Amino acid sequence: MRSRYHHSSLLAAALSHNIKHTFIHYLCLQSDLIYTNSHNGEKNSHRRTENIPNLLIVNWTQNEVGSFPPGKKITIVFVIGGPGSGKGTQCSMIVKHFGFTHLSAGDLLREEAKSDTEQGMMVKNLMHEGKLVPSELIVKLLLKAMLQSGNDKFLVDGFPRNEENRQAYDKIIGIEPELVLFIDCSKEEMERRILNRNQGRDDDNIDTVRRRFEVFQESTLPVVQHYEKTGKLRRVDGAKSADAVFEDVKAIFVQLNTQANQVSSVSRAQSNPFKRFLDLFCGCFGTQEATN
Ligand SMILES: Nc1ncnc2c1ncn2[C@@H]1O[C@H](COP(=O)(O)OP(=O)(O)O)[C@@H](O)[C@H]1O
Ligand SMILES: O=c1ccn([C@@H]2O[C@H](COP(=O)(O)OP(=O)(O)O)[C@@H](O)[C@H]2O)c(=O)[nH]1
Repeated sequence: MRSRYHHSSLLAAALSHNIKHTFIHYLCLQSDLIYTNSHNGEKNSHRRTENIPNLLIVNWTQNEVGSFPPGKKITIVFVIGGPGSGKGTQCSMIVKHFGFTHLSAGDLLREEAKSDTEQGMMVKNLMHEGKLVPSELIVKLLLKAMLQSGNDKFLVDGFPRNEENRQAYDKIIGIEPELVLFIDCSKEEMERRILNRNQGRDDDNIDTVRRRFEVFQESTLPVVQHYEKTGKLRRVDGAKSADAVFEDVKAIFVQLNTQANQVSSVSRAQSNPFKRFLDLFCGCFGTQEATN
């Protein structure tokens, strides 16, 4: 068991390292396990005691994860909804019609939970309790999966789950989502679906489901409200049949495609020197529309 002193010195070491090329984040703990990953690769986890501050330091070098090539257009859509609202079901249908790569935050974490490491154990415990994992961990997993896919269009399913997730995403990935699809469904219907889902999920039991509903209510709904304010939110009624929900979802993605095509034809035209010259020339004579 490490002392408070150990964590203070780790914090000091991490801060001095930050000046060069390391992300350092302080995360509020959501379980009894404290997890530290120091910059020299040492990994430790500790049971929380009164001696250990309620802080978690996760320390990653940029090289460990990588980044998108500068200037590459990346399209990101977040898909949010309560547990069992139909996020995964709709994402599979979107993938078939619109060529996105589907990244399920929950699936990435379930993979992580299988690994026989302290990090895997931490993820497994948190998911079993229906709690959220540290933000930087899930953002890092998402970025890694995005880079590995080679695609430039991503559906991020089940993320962000709270304000801290959203801020960590902004800090680490920083690509504004094109839109945020919110699948709205009643608690009773979601509960019914989860308890009939039969995917052998460790967290699909009534106690964990109730805890997940609380997390959704307390932490995820404020994120929904945030995107409503920014005009990015697209709400669909998730209580209908899966096909009927997809009709509404499809309309949203058709509109997104149309907007993207318009933007790319404008930028193609702007990068054409002859067209620019013609626009300028016609503009001088008040015949701007002639070239459109
Ligand atoms: N619109 C729907 N109507 C009825 N059942 C649905 C609908 N959408 C999904 N389901 C079923 O409900 C369960 C939960 O759906 P899922 O897509 O896994 O939800 P989430 O990814 O939001 O947890 C699955 O068994 C799925 O087949
Ligand atoms: O960004 C995320 C996404 C998921 N989870 C964890 O993964 C579990 C399952 O999430 P998933 O999206 O697979 O299922 P849902 O609860 O939406 O059915 C959640 O309860 C959390 O413990 C998390 O911590 N952060």
